[in-house]
Amino acid sequence: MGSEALVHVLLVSFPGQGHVNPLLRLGKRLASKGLLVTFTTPESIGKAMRKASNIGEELSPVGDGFIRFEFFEDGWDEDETRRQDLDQYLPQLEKVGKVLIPEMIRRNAEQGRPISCLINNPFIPWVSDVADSLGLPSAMLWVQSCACFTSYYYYYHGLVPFPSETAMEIDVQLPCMPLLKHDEVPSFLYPTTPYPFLRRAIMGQYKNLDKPFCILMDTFQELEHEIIEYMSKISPIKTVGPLFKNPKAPNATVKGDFMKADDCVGWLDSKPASSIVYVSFGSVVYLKQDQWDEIAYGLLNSGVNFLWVMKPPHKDSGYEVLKMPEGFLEKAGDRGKVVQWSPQEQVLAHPSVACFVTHCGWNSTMEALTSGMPVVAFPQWGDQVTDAKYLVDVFKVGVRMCRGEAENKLITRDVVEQCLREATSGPKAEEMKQNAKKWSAAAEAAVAEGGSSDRNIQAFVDEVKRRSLEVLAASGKSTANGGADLANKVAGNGVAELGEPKVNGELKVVS
Ligand SMILES: O=c1ccn([C@@H]2O[C@H](COP(=O)(O)OP(=O)(O)O)[C@@H](O)[C@H]2O)c(=O)[nH]1
Ligand SMILES: O=C(/C=C/c1ccccc1)O[C@@H]1O[C@H](CO)[C@@H](O)[C@H](O)[C@H]1O
Repeated sequence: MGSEALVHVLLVSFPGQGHVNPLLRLGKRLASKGLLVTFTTPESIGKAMRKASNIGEELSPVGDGFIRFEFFEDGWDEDETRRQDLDQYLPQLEKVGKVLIPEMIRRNAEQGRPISCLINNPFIPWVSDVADSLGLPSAMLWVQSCACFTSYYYYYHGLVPFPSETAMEIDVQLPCMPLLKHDEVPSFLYPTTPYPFLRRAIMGQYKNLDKPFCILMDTFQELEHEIIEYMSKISPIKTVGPLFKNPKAPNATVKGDFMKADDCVGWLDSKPASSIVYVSFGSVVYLKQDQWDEIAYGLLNSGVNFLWVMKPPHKDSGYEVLKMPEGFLEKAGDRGKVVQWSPQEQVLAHPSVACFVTHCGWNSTMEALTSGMPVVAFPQWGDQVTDAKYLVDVFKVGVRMCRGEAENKLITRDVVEQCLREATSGPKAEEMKQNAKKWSAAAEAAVAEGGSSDRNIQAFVDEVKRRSLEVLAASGKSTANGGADLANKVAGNGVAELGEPKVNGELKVVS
């Protein structure tokens, strides 16, 4: 039995796997440094997380602190199909979240766990408005590279010309960055993007950029040294990555997968060292059937072993279910394994895996670099096209297989085969492996005790603790009833009425 008063932070996540993973990893890092962390996202995803990742009601101890989950309803029926349309879903989340997050904050205060800070990821910039309205400090976790952060920053402030309807193919030069060709700029900024609602969401975050007192970034100083130094003079950036690597709390302890991973480690174990190509396009990208077929034949013709993630589309996505070409699985035999979802962390760390064919989402990019894994870059949209540029030309750990969805070009089986051969054997493969190993060592050092990211996390935790005292002092209350005071403030916002405080600021933990 133990009893402690811990500073409490609330993490609010956009309901996407590529957003939940880094925010939850941040949560574990903060908990390991002695904070109480509550993680929230809509219940529709909470349901999937509970089922796939054994998330329960209880507090999970992580290092010196704890993490817990509390989900919120998004106001739509369970089977509502509009969740798949972000143009409609993002405004719905904002409308509901602006009411339910303050209620959650009030409830926690009433229960003796006053919240001292809110942290969100991009796409839900209204979280900093909620924090502001309650007089609470907030921070934002940027879940992409600093290079992408800079691109959006320069676009938002109109500091340099970007591709536009009248000049579609202009290249973009930003300070401390390589020249980005027109199709290497984050593609949500193209005038022709099919995802204008995501550009709007990200621009909403930039409009609110003066609200968070800190912008945490899932990257590390040694990886994007110059641009981080440059942008740190403009924005309150703190690099805390790779969040994927947590020396104090291995990822297996608390996970946020939406789907249970298929068992494939035994199969990986059965194969020779560096003989397998791992293929995954993340949680959102969905390829067309003809492209899928070309990749399948490229894998077959290259003679490599392969583990391929074939995630089924969401039933309301409108995507047709992809099929493997006729006879493909028989021809591949035990050379290949197809799964619906993989334990990617374990796969990338496995000695049998030689390279990763990836869509270059930022999480996959950081996970590959941190695991010392060379890549074949198959970007589609958003930050992926910029990440591919960096993986190939700057970090020098990758072979480029395509330039992105906007190119609208079928990548043939011959190109696939050629890229796989280049990435798995010969001098280029060896050079990429050596470079990847260097990044992996640098990543380990950044998160190790006293490393650049570890120091930044510690400084952030210290600042949250300092500000939590300020929040309580500003309310004129002692820590003992500060929670109830915050609850009254939420009620004062017109969200809910509150009776007499029943609790003190002490958190009781059963261990
Ligand atoms: O089979 C899979 C595919 C992906 N992931 C994880 O899902 C996240 C995907 O994020 P990313 O930014 O790479 O791409 P997104 O899915 O957001 O496009 C990463 O943390 C991966 O490790 C996984 O665990 N198993
Ligand atoms: O999660 C998303 C985007 C989801 C989406 C896009 C279009 C229509 C519906 C849903 O983006 C991923 O986020 C990662 C972190 O920002 C990023 O690195 C990946 O490239 C994105 O795929």
